[in-house]
Amino acid sequence: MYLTPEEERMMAGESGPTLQKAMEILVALGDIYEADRLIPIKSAQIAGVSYKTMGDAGLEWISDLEGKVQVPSILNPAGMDLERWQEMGISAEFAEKQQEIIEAYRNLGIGVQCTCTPYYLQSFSATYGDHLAWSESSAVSYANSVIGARTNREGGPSALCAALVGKTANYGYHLDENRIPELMISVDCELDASDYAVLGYIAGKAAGKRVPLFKMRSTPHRDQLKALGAAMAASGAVALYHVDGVTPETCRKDFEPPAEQLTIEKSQIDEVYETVSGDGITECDSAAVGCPHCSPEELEDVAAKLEGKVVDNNVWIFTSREVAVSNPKIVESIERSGAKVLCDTCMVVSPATDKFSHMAVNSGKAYAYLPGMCKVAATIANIEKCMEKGGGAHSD
Ligand SMILES: C[C@@](O)(CCOP(=O)(O)O)CC(=O)O
Ligand code: SF4
Repeated sequence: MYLTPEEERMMAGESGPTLQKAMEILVALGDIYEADRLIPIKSAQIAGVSYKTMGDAGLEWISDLEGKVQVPSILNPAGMDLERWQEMGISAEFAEKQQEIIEAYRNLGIGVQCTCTPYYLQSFSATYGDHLAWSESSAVSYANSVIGARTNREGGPSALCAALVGKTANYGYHLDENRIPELMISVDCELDASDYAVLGYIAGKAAGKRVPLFKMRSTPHRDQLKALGAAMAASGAVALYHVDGVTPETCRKDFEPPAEQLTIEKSQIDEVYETVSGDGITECDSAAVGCPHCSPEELEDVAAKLEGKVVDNNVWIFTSREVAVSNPKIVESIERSGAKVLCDTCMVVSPATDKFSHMAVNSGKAYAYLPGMCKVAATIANIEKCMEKGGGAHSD
């Protein structure tokens, strides 16, 4: 891979050991994937934040780094709401370690917004054609597919290295030839709400790591595209998809229809709604919404569904701190029911979820991950049913 003289000097350690290590990692990845050079990035989104997934080894690694990130960079969800962790039942020992991780990242100049939906933040925009180094798989899918920006699914460490250098290796989804659809998926019914999450769960399994092109009867809006992409990245490894006439690259380019085609039918979607993932012998004892983190519109929808209701079980609604702080009335309205709006974390990366046995979710991604990552069974349903089945919501 070609390196500029300045990059060569960094590699040789002239800018200190952290940048030397960061360059070594970027160049090693570039060599594996046959990148021609490094390219500048607009921003980084860095996974590897929850102490639950990082452990002491991860904490030690980031604590040893020095210097400052070169581009706007933010974090993925942590293992707890950084302010209301006690209400989640998080131990003081975990909270202390989690704060140490956050401080280590802060010292590197990384913004302490812990969210997988950085594209909802006012100060963190990404636009069509931007090169990025994002790591959370649903954020990667959204950036590539819905925004039309370009990022590989970076690992936490490689996103951090890219942030420190301000560049990433030019391979994978940064290149036009890897953005061409490889599989056509026709959807044989009208879809609404959580149907897109279920569709993603089914389509991800079929697509694996290929780039699907959807033909749909209904027109998904941005939050439905988010749910679709998140699920496909979890049940499969889809980092980029297109929806004919909806996502930006299909409107700007003339893609050849892929030779391989499949159809997804209503009956397949209904089957997922009826199937518990994991060992779901018990009734639902909790509900969670916000995987990926809720947009303001999704919070409003939850508030409308809980209007005049109270919940008997734990109901957790996850969003970024910025979205929660900018929408205090909606948050207040949700919390009047007894549900909690939690920030900086989620049901998958927080150890607080482990105390439940069966969670109702509206997310195909949470449905796929809860049994494996939290040993919690999951039922997937629309928000209203999640509130009733999982949250025990009833009239006030
Ligand atoms: C659960 C997930 O959404 C985020 C967890 O990653 P981490 O704890 O930030 O390394 C994984 C992913 O799909 O990127
Ligand atoms: S809310 Fe979902 S998409 Fe976001 S970090 Fe957690 S598991 Fe990933």
